Amino acid sequence: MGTPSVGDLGEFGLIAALTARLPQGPGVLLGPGDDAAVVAAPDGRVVATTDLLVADRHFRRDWSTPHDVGRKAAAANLADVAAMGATPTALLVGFAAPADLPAAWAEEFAAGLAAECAPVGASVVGGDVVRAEQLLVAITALGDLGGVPAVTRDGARPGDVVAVCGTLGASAAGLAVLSAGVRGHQSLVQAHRTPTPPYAAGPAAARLGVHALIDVSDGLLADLGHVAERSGVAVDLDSSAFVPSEELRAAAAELGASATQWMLTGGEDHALAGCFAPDVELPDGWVRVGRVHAGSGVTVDGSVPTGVAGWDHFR
Ligand SMILES: Nc1ncnc2c1ncn2[C@@H]1O[C@H](COP(=O)(O)OP(=O)(O)O)[C@@H](O)[C@H]1O
Ligand SMILES: Cc1ncc(C[n+]2csc(CCOP(=O)(O)OP(=O)(O)O)c2C)c(N)n1
Ligand SMILES: [Mg+2]
Ligand SMILES: [Mg+2]
Ligand SMILES: [Mg+2]
Repeated sequence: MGTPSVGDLGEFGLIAALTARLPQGPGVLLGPGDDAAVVAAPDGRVVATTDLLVADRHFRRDWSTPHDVGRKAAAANLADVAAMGATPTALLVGFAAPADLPAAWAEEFAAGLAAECAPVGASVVGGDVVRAEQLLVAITALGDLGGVPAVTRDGARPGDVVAVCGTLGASAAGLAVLSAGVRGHQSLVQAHRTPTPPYAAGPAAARLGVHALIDVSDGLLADLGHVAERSGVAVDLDSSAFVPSEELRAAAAELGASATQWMLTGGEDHALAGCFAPDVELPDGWVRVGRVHAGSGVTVDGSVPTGVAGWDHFR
């Protein structure tokens, strides 16, 4: 017999293989193995969010290792918790796979989840495994607000400063590099495989009273569009704030693409975008990119951008 598949392990063997690799922190009162987990909710409120990742839509097995996919699946969910101003506490992991998937793939995926969760102190407290034609990961993340109000998308006010913390455009550039099949640009490719959201910046901004927060999953223009719509305001971005890195410019030049466009419309970096009162000193790591005005929609230097604002699964 060669290397075992998840079918060889069986459902409970697979669960055991996964849970052996998953983190259990001090906030977990009862972990995987019963009908549900019990997680402490120190301030009486629980933030909850879910995002799915589907093979060939969110990742490709020939482009990313299972460890990368585990990290990215965790990151996409942990970033939504941070975008509420909360600290992630626990993840629940739905895992659907064909029976001939190597068991090692599932185990390395679990190790990737653990690697992304450990630094933020989040535990994996349960999940589900089923057989399916296509690999699919469905994660639910829970978070603790630590006594601050949740930071919603609807709190932006005219006069606010719009700022971003984290990377913009690197994931889109890495995806373009992989799609074109060109060599090099490894830091961009790695940014696509394993985004690095600034998790701690969410709760830190919440403690400073940030008016609105969102993580950039679909593209900055698209995601700030949600903030503008929900807040009943207009957002105007300052093009001079979008200075591409040398590596972003090099990839754009090689591929005949626009580095600025990647920064404005590329998703999956999970940077945080926030709207701060004008008198607040921006915390370290935040870069001012624009202003909130009365009105509606998102503009750049006062003009409505052409083309798509970001990713849409059904467009
Ligand atoms: N199938 C669904 N049922 C209920 N709510 C949903 C569903 N899909 C998305 N939503 C909600 O719609 C909002 C926008 O979803 P989405 O764009 O996926 O958010 P995000 O980009 O932050 O992950 C979220 O509050 C999400 O919970
Ligand atoms: C193979 C492959 N093709 C395309 C993409 C690009 N892509 C897929 S989903 C997505 C947007 C973010 O995913 P979504 O499920 O919309 O997350 P959410 O906004 O709900 O957090 C992007 C840019 C990719 N990651 N992998
Ligand atoms: Mg989502
Ligand atoms: Mg989000
Ligand atoms: Mg999301």
